[in-house]
Amino acid sequence: MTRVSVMGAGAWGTAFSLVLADAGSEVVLWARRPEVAEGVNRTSRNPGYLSDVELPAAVRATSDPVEALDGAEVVVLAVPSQRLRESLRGWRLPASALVVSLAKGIELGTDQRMSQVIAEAGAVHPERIGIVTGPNLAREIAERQPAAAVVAAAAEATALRLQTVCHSPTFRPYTNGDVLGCELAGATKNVIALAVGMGSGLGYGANAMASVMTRGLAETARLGEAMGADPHTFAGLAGMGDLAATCMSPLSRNRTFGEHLGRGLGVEEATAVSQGVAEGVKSCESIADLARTHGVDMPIVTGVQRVVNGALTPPEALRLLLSRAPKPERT
Ligand SMILES: NC(=O)C1=CN([C@@H]2O[C@H](COP(=O)(O)OP(=O)(O)OC[C@H]3O[C@@H](n4cnc5c(N)ncnc54)[C@H](O)[C@@H]3O)[C@@H](O)[C@H]2O)C=CC1
Ligand SMILES: O=C(CO)COP(=O)(O)O
Repeated sequence: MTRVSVMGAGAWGTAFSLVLADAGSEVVLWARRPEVAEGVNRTSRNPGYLSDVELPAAVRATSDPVEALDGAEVVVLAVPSQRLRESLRGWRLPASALVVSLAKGIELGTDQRMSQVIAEAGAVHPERIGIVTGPNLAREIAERQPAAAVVAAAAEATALRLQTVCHSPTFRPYTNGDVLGCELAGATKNVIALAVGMGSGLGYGANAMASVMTRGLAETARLGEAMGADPHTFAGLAGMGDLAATCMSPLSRNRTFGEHLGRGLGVEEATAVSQGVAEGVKSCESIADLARTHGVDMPIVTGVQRVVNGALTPPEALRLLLSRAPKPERT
């Protein structure tokens, strides 16, 4: 039985703990708040997130990171992207453990992907690092609705080991060696989901949604190719798959946040009425910066960034997108 630590007891850390336990691992879930850890141990439910979901007996919790990490063969990092570096600085990861990120974001200020933050701040060799991504809305996963996912790692042995560790009767992970492409796709789809949400908040329907999704994927793939990713990644589960789930589901925090903006709320007001982290609100800045650095045109990401910064309203951003010079679809 593999001993896995899940560091972060939010929606996805909680749901993924259930997957890992269903796949046969012994899971220790680290929660920042002692009352959350105590609640999990006493009631087999996380009082803070998905509180109606009963967790398997193989999941126990602690608020002590040393205890959580003690003896872990696999460490799953489930804190928001912008909090990963400071979290890693406070933790001592077991020397030989595989380290997996669940976060979908790009770090502000450094423009680093989560695997890069783990290597740097956690002093973990890239061969021991993996990520899990794909169309995995936490609520559906916790209800054991079927889903596929991607386990990406530079080292094939790491990807295969992690695939086994999270392959449950309802969760089907595929391996992928393109860590860069998978991470970029996961982070950028959150920004595209904000744009789709804005369109929905403005009252637009399926045509607008499909147009933003498709053109959003085109600009994501453009950035990926400029950075050296495999173009096929963007048509797969980490790309198209996750984009579709996030943009179409009312469960998505990013899409919902965008809807609030589209209905006229400001970023602070939208944050106040939102539950859980909408990673795209921060990552739009770092992804726009990556696009500038690599000389790639990303009009949707840039439009979202300008709305988030308060430079444009959603209708103004839309007008700018529609009034761009006409061009062939494939450029
Ligand atoms: N919820 C979902 O459906 C999915 C989420 N993700 C990604 O997983 C990551 C985590 O998301 P969720 O668990 O959904 O977020 P959440 O908002 O539900 O929970 C975030 C967790 O991080 C903790 N946290 C917040 N600030 C922290 C800090 N400074 N230090 C340590 N811990 C801190 C919170 O206490 C909470 O346990 C995000 O990058 C998200 O994009 C990926 C796939 C699915
Ligand atoms: O990444 C997700 C689904 O795969 C979750 O999306 P949200 O963070 O927008 O809820």
